Amino acid sequence: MIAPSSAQSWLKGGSESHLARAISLEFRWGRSKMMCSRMRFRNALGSRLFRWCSRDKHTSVRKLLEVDGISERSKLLNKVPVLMGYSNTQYLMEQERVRKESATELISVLKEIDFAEISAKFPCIKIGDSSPIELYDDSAGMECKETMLSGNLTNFILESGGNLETNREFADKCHPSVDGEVCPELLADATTADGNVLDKSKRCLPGEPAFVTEACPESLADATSPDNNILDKDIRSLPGTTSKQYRKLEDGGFHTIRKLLQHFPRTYADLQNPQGLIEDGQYIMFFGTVISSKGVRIRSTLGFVEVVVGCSIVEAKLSSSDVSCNSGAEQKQRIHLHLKKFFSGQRFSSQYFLNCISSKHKEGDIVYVSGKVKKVLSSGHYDLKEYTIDKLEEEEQQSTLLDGKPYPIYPSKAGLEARLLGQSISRALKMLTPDIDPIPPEVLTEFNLANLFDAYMGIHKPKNRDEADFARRRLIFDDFFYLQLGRLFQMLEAVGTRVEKEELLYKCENHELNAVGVDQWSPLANKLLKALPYSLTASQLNAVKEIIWDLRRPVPMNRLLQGDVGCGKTIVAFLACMEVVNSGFQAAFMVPTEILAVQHYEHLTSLLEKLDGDECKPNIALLTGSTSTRESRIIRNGLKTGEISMVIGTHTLIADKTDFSALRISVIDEQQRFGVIQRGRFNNKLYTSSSKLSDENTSADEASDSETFMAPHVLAMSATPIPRTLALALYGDMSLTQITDLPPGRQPIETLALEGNDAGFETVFQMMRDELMDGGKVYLVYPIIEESEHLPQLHAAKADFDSIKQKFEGYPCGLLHGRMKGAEKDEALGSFRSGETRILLATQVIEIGVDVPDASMMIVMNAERFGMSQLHQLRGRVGRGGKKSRCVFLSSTSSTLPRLKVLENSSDGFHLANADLVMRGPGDLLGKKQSGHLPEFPIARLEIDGSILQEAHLVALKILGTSNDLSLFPRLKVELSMRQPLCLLGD
Ligand SMILES: Nc1ncnc2c1ncn2[C@@H]1O[C@H](COP(=O)(O)OP(=O)(O)OP(=O)(O)O)[C@@H](O)[C@H]1O
Repeated sequence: MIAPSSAQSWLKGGSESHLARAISLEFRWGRSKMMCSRMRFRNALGSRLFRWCSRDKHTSVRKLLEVDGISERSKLLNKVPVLMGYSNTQYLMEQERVRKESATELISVLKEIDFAEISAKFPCIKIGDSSPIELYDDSAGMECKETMLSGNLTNFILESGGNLETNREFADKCHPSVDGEVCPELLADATTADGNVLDKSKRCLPGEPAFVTEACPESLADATSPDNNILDKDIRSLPGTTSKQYRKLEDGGFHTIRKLLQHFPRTYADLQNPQGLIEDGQYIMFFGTVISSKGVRIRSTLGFVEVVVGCSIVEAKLSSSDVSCNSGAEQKQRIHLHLKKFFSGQRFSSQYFLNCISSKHKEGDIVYVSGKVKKVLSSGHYDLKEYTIDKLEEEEQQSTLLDGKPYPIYPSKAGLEARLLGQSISRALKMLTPDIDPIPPEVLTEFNLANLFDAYMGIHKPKNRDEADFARRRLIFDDFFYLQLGRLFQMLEAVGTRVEKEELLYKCENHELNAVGVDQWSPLANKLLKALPYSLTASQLNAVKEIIWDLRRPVPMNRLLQGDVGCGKTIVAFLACMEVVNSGFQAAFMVPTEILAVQHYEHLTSLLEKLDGDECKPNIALLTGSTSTRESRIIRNGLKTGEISMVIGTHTLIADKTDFSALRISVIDEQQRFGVIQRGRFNNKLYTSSSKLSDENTSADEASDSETFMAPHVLAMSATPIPRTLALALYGDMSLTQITDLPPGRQPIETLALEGNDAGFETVFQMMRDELMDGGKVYLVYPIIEESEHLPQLHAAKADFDSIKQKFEGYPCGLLHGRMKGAEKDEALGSFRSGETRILLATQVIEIGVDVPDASMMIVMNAERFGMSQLHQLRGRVGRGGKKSRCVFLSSTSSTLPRLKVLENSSDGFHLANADLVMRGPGDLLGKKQSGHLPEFPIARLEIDGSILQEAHLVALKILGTSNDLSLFPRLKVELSMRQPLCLLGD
């Protein structure tokens, strides 16, 4: 125990360390048991502090002393250490304690550590006296590593001054939790390149020790090299950051360097200041130089700080005659921005406070300002009251401005200032080394991907937009790739039976062979193929081959078949069903509307009628809400007994009372129309191999003999590339097959967007007349069935029926809408299909799946009421045959025409879905929401990311094909273990 008298001598010494000791002592004593000697010590300390704090740089403490004397003891005691560079008094005390502890004390501290516990956390190292944890077969070479490791750890502790807190930090780094959790399974079975199990004593943990690399075999050293682990270093390893800033970053969720670097810019500012006139109220972003910054006290409770920023803007292009006096064709104008921030209240309007605030901006600082401008009287001067101002501190940031590079703008997070984020990211980038990439360089070259180092540099400090885009591509690739890799890896780990495991491994290893040739298809599928009046397109054929390959695996398929409207997905699904039916199993084909169910049923039965030989024709049934009770009962019974091999229907197929004897495949057409739960309900209809309908023709299911229960294969189909579908294909356990070509002979649909005024209608009716005279059939699509008082501008199908009939006398008209009975709908569509009616007035019931190949014209009334993807789907109802088709979108206002005009120029579903996204905002990929705000920096864009996803899937398969357990790619294995666990999406 130190006596107050001896403590007094520290104050006489006057050095900072003595003062620190005195403060920590005073803090520890507190107010309790106040003795005279302690009182004297306190007074002496107080006056010492007063003098010390009176120096200019400690004005705030001086102020505290002036105002409150030293009675505000705890405040003062906390303030002083902060000024001395410590976070608080406690921390200062800790430092002080550490300093004074001798080597003997340190050893005793070390003895107190539970080495066994730490060793257990780090099985590859041995610390202190604890016995090594023997997890590995080969102990050769362990000794030297143990010595070295324990030596290094001791050194670390000694260097850190024996600070236990630091040791804990070290332990946390080596055994990170939450973000950087090391997946034990991943590390547990690393094997060397030649297939031997690694000496686990050589196993290195990600996160820290550089020394491990010296002792590890090359491959593993590679995997855990410090460079590779920079990303997962604690945020506190970021240089040049104060403890307050560390805390702020941690509070914002930036616990590691990786987290920080993955905070991507939301957009890039154009370094060119705006051209031309600046409008009053315009939102601007400017670079400029601070001209002045001052605090003005208006009255005792009100003051403001004004920063004046001078900016150069390009005013206008000069005429050629003026160019002579100016070397460039542009004229620069100087403007002044007056950034004003008002402060009210006595405390915040003191001159002292206002000066403190204004002193943040120095004359000559290069700054980036954004905000709404307000013109003031003198020309070239603008006021900004709501603004952000960022100083470009780093040299290279300033050079960014001069070089014309894009300037990254970061989204704010957890109230962190954009400036702190930008600075921290710049510092983090400086820590990176070019060899941080765990993906083998060959793969990067093959798939034209940026190196990870370049990607981080490119996204945060791009030289130009292309570089940012290239970097972005790599970073999106990583997200997709590790998800795919993780999913496949987990599947490999998780599959139960030997057969399943082998099957899955086979799939991973032979990804390029995932297809079954036509000659190996079942006889029934082959017969159907031959009966078709056309030949399949190349991508239709590939799709069937791929699906049939999946059907022969004992693991349930979960595949999304995606292709643009009218590309011919239905026949692909029919062939898949026939493959299963041929093996004695059942198929269910679920569609969202009755019209579609009837159409598919008629289509398939007509195709089957053409098959040679009656004996192999499967028994097909149609089950919808309109099916009579008696008939439904018979069909359900047939499904239960196995008499019926295939059923086409609506939601009724997933009703509890619909039981199958041996359901092997469920096809879900227009899958986005069904919820995840509805789709999942097919999974409850498990089949057993014993319930197989017949044991003949088992060619498609040889592998299934060993199975007992299995959920049916699921083939979902969609023509709409909405983000949700893409997300499910990506994150959900779905594989993706795309049909990329259209059947031959299709002609592009001529599209026209017109305003629905008198002239517009006149043009359209004339076009209709021409079309009908030419033998065509016309759809008229309406947003509503009957007229509405509330929406008088909307055309209604029923209301228009008579007038259209009159106008087009001699051309029979039909009506089709959702309120009609099932039979009426069938009749209306049947008449139109057969040509009995030539004009069909319909609502959007025809939007999906309706297939009348010789329908050649469509007119959509009040087209602005439909989404872009919906209009694309509607338009897909024409142009399905060889006849040249036309589509007219009529808009009730001219303001909505530009959106419709996009359809005039594109028939690409992906492009349109993306255009829709840009105009309406993307759906929430993770939830139910299908529309939302559009992020300014769209990190995922449909038309690009679809292909990145495919590539990522391919690379993941390739990697796992080469090394099923990733032992040949130890760095990838470690990286995978450091990433967040997979999260599945759902409704
Ligand atoms: N390879 C082909 N050659 C010629 N015609 C084809 C081919 N494949 C399909 N068809 C025909 O193209 C039309 C559209 O096919 P299908 O209804 O299967 O398209 P889809 O992809 O389901 O479209 P939607 O998304 O609009 O429902 C049908 O009339 C079908 O018979």
